Amino acid sequence: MIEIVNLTKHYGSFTALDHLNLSIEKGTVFGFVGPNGAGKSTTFSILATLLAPSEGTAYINGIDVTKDPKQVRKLIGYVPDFFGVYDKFKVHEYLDFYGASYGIPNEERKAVIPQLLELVNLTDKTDSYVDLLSRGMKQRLCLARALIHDPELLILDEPASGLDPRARVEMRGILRELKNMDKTIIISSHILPELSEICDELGVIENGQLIAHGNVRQIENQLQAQKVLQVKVTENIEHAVSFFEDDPNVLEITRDEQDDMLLQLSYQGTEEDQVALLKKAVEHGLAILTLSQKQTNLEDIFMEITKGDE
Ligand SMILES: Nc1ncnc2c1ncn2[C@@H]1O[C@H](COP(=O)(O)OP(=O)(O)OP(=O)(O)O)[C@@H](O)[C@H]1O
Repeated sequence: MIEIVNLTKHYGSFTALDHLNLSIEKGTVFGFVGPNGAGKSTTFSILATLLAPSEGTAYINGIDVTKDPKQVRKLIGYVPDFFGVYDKFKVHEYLDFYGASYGIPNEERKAVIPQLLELVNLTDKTDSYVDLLSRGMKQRLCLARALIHDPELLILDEPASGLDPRARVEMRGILRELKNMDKTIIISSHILPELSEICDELGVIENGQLIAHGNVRQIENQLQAQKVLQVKVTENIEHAVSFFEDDPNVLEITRDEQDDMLLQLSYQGTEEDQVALLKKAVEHGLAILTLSQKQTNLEDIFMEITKGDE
């Protein structure tokens, strides 16, 4: 559905996007996460055909965004991070205006607008003036606007920013419904855990480069240079300590303060190394009750990896 190839954007001498490559399959909910200034909005503006890249390009359903922007616009619905609404319109007039500018016939607009308002939970606001809506309602109205021509791909630049927790939960619910409608969605945020809940795949961008890509577990593995393994034995903890000390992937061993049969290992090996380690430990006669990877806080990893930027 989306193929980003060597996408580069210079603003004067500053490089905002640096040879970005990324493929996103149809039907995926893809989360783009990165700190301020990482290049998320620049990428989205190029995909939305509103900004020309300096080098490279992107294809949406095989159509080059730089060569055939009109065709691309039929396929996409774009909600920018800063959006304007025409204040003097009522909600249904606002959607009608956008529907007409997409060339949707009057009768069709009359049918589709109530459906969209229902989807974004704004049915009871149909006759309200747009400028009287709350920020969360305006966000949802912009989403409805972006859906008016039934696009296959939705590009949502920080749709949850500035929303209170309840509005965020509502927004997540709407995104789930859109996913069930088979839309491909790319969505950006500064907040990794928020995206990880709704996204099938994530890309982490920093300084215009993709530094990690995959599902949540893969991102954890890519961002985390070392993980913490917890090993619980039923006897002879000293034997376990000396065994793990000999493994080159074990960087540090800490004994748990409350449980004298529990060890924490700072570990830099791969999953395959981990399997081999467990097998070897059993062969060495260690009485291992459990060996598990300690749950890490995604937000902490993200903050650690991107801390140079703030
Ligand atoms: N028109 C412009 N002229 C010069 N520099 C720009 C322009 N637009 C963006 N930039 C710079 O390019 C970099 C990437 O900006 P971009 O808006 O793509 O980042 P972002 O990841 O969306 O950030 P945020 O999370 O703050 O929205 C930033 O350093 C920004 O200052």
